[in-house]
Amino acid sequence: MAQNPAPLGASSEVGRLRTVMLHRPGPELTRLTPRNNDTLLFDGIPWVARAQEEHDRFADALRERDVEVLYLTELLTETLGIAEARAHAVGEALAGLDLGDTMRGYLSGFLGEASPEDLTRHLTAGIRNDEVRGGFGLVTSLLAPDDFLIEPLPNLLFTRDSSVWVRDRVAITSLAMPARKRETELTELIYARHPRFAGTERIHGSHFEHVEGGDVLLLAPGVIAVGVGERTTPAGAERLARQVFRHELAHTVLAVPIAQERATMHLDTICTLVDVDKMVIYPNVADSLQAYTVTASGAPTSDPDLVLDVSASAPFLEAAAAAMGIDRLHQIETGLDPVTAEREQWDDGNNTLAIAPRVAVGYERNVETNARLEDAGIEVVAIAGSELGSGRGGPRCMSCPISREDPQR
Ligand SMILES: NC(=[NH2+])NCCC[C@H](N)C(=O)O
Repeated sequence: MAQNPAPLGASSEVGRLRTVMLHRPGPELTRLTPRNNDTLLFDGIPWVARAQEEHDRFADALRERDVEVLYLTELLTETLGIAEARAHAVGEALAGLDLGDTMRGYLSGFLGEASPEDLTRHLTAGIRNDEVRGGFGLVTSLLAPDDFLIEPLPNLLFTRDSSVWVRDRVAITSLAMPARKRETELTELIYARHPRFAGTERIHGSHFEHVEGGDVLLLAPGVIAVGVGERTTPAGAERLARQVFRHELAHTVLAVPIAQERATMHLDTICTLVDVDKMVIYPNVADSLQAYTVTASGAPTSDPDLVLDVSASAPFLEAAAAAMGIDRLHQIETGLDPVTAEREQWDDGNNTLAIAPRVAVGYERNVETNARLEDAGIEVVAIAGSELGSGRGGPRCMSCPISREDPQR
């Protein structure tokens, strides 16, 4: 368990990182096949052992810089040691499934008796029809042997998306793609029951309009950008805005429309902050990105009818600088030409994780982007990601900052 007394919460993308939650890829990745990888949101079939190695180096790089690394599955296993938490987890996992009463009855007993470690594995790697030892009946006969009774969660790797801290509160997000829905049941359970998070107030929730953490950028203390596109819906952005205003977690939210495409599924695939006033950004869209600035004059108030003021849309970088109270948000571009930029954007060149102002983790393969970051005075902590990247996510997607110091101006 943690010895680091760092206070929970984050107010920016770049303040010194103290504690982060990662998920070391595990047996859930062995479930990917060429038949299911699209539905499970992977673009290839990762070599699991190599992905684990790459991930271990990522975690080492963070620890070497004094970042405390928490693993999602360790937190989950510890949480599942609590009787009510495990009953809740089993109930939730079975509730949403189309299994029929025979199999549901069997699985409820089987999961209910599993050790916390085994239960974690079943909840994350899923259970295939040919893996059960009971509950046989019409459903098991009609399903194919390799059909899943409980679906695996290969995208747990991207801990960024299933929860996001805004100051001292954690937002439980609501994931848009069916393959990821169940992830937030696990993060919600961890934050609700694990002693490390006792007393933490939660906002949003898996049952609300879709908001994914990859779309939420803490541009500066009090200023949040929310991408709206394939994942986060306009209504999700509005609900998040209301909550952060109500609880005084921010004074401005910038809603940023992004193309509803795989390559730009989240705002953090397009841009991430590497300093208090510097952003690495995909040049092919940088100039056309717009933002609606949202504020609320009467906040904080518990009034559900809190009136949001929404500006006309304006160029994103300008609107961001204005909200952040800086002259200019400098842009560092991915690649030298549009094609290189497109290639490196696809490989998550823009998806960096800042460990401190001007120190950021990036995939080593994005040679041009990293060179430009270095030219701009950013230290790039380069990690291998040939296998990790097959799920379309970089260092930022693979990390959920739980504690960051406030950034120094
Ligand atoms: N914050 C991010 N950009 N996360 C990337 C998530 C990638 C994941 N395979 C998905 O499609 O959902």
